[in-house]
Amino acid sequence: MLPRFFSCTGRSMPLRLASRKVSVALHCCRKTALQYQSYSTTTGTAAFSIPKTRNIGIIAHIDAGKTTTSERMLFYAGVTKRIGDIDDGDTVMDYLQAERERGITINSAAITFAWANHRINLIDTPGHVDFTMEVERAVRVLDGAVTILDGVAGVEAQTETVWKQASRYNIPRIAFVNKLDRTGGAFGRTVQEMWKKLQSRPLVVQLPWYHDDNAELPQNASGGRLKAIVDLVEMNLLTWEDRDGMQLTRTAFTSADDKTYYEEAVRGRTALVETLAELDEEIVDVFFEQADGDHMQVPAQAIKDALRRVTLANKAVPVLCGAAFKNIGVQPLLDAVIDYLPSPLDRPDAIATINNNKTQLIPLKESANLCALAFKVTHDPRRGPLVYVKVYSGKLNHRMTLFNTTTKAKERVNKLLQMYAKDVEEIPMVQAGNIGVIVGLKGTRTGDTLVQSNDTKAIKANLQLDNIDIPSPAFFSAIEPHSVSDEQAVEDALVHLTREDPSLKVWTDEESGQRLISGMGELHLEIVKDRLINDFKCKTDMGKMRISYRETCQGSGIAKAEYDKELMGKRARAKCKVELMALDQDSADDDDDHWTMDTGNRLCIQMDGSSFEDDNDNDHHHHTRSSPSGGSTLKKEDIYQAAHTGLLSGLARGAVLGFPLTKLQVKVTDMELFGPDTTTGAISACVAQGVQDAIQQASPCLLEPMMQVHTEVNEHHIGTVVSDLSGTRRGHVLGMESDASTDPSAVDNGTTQIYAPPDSVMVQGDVAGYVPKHVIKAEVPLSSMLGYSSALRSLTGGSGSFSMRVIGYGEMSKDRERVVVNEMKGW
Ligand SMILES: Nc1nc2c(ncn2[C@@H]2O[C@H](COP(=O)(O)OP(=O)(O)OP(=O)(O)O)[C@@H](O)[C@H]2O)c(=O)[nH]1
Repeated sequence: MLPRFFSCTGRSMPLRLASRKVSVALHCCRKTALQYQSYSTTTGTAAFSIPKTRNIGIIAHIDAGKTTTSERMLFYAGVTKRIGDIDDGDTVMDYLQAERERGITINSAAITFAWANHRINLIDTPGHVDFTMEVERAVRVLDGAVTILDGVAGVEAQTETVWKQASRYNIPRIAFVNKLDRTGGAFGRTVQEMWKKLQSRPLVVQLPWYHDDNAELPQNASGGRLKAIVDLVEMNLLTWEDRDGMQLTRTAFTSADDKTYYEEAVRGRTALVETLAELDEEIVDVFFEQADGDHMQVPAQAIKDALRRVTLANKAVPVLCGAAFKNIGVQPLLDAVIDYLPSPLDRPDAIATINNNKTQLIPLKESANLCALAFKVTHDPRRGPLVYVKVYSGKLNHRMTLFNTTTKAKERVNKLLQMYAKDVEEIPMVQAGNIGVIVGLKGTRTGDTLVQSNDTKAIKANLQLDNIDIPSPAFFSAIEPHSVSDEQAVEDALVHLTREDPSLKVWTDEESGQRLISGMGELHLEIVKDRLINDFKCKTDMGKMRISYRETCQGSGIAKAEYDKELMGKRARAKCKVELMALDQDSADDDDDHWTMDTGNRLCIQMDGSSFEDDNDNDHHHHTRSSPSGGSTLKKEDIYQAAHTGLLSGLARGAVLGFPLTKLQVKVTDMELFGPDTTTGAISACVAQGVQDAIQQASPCLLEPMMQVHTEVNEHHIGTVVSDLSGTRRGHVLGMESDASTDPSAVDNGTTQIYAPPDSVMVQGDVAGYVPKHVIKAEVPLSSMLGYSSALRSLTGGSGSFSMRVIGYGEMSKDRERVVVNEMKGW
């Protein structure tokens, strides 16, 4: 195979070296132990300065090996005394009972440890689609991320989702191709997929070294055995001889070790220097001035510096490899976290909103006022709620009084903690850029902003760090305490759970009086049930998991509503007219009325023939009396607000099954008020009644949540999976994307070439069993996606994977609607 050198057509090529003779003089045949590494530390990480801090997360597809890798990290860092095993259910990171039972990560656990004289705050994140919000919450406080890829499965559907999340927050990343000990493990192919599917620029900094002279080592696809790792930066061979992988030995890698591999390593280093030179000016100077134009002579430190610069600038992603389960590759991964991922000082300032619409930057300064984000709340049976915070500016002291600008409440810090999985250390202070845990906050929830209680400027301006948009929950279920005496305990537990996880919503159904809880997916609610019973020891059941439908109207309706009631001896009166129609392109009239979008509906409140907004600019400041006919003692903005509340409450319960209404255009007109008899309550009730009456006339119907589904399958399974999606599951298949090629040398998009080592060289023979993958893209009703994971497993013999997200609500046939109504009403 010819060496593949790198050109970049379309821009000047910084290094024209394809024809140069590659010098191998730097690393000659001498084989010496260059470095023997084993860092050990326990506590005391608070002493590290901010430039020596790394707030990192591990993001990946479910089962890629996040937990296995983090467990090894903790072991090598000296935090744990033995390696936890997911398969035995005794890991440190997955500490909730539900997590241990299922062998998956549910809550991201933040944990601090020291490595190479640095503090690493590691946040483990879940890979299951139901916990996308959990990943999102973790990702926004990260400064950098390690993406773990399964070297057998490659880049999977959910990897793309979490990758996009990290891209949205511009998080610099390094990648670790794991499970290379397994049959079918293919490093080169995975690197290609990173480029093709994730649109990233992978920079290979290590190669897996397969060798078959040691029967003790695990066997891979074609009989090769993962023996060691070749470090292309240092041109070293990394080996782990002992059972638990504690002892890493680095020796100079030479052609005497293995000629073919050595040649590939030279190609890899050449490609690395070439690509860096394309992305970074400084390395070009080093190349010519210090290395005499020889790729192999470029000092390792210069390559590391350039790798750090391009990673921080999000121009490329260093790619490492190994097999965490076999204790191969984890220490170099930790070194790469320190070398290539940013400290908080390398990150752009955090963004906050002030006065509800202006943007303000929060520079990372210890001398500034405190500004912190509560990114996670957990319930500790002994200590009470633990609030994980990232401090963006200032210093958080123990015993400080805080102000929560989201809940508008004062909060007092009792203690500050640094978490080491289950162990904790009490600390006096958390400085800007660092992560800590507050004990003692009464009402702070995940996503809230905290400032000092004496920072009147921030409090007045309502300073809020950007929060996360929570998509509407897709599933709900009834909570059924065993007896009346169990109700309070269940309520208390629900308060804790919703504080921890804002994507859970609890409410009471007006008609049945039942307590209901909604969440993002089936597993999400199953975990809630588990936690109610096991963690909170509640005596409760949960009803059948149901889908959160929506309602809308197909026609239009006009209703005149009059509210006239006596409440506690006082008359309450109001009149109005409500016009309602389906919201489609035609109904979006362009008159002068002031329309606003709320809950997926277009709303307008017309007051005295002109829109409120038109008058409002003048009235807001002068508090003049209202203009709707009849007059009132109320301020105009209060009347508007009351009518708006009425609109929302009228649209909260549909006529078919009581689900919220969406995709409607609703206008309130002809408001009639009756002096002191008209209260805000009367206005709200009157408008809500008008909306409900209008809905009855407008052919109400159900809408169902629609999912965008990406299913990844091998060629042999395309037919079965497509017919399942479009037939049984009532989906609409939109198209299909295929792996462009399995040939590494073909990775070229016309302007950029990517180095991906040929897997044939890596494993000394063909990579057995690789079948190109195809992504089927479809839109499918959520109700048809229930149990899809196991169905797909049996359709594809376990090789298929999928990701899905809600894209909106779609109409359903009358027959289908009848089935759903009957099912919901228990007929
Ligand atoms: N052969 C092999 N198996 C591995 C390796 N890494 C992880 N595994 C296995 O893969 C499975 C999943 O590993 P986890 O570490 O739980 O994966 P995860 O990404 O944390 O999964 P979630 O927490 O559910 O998202 C377990 O059975 C591990 O033992 C590896 O390097 N080689």
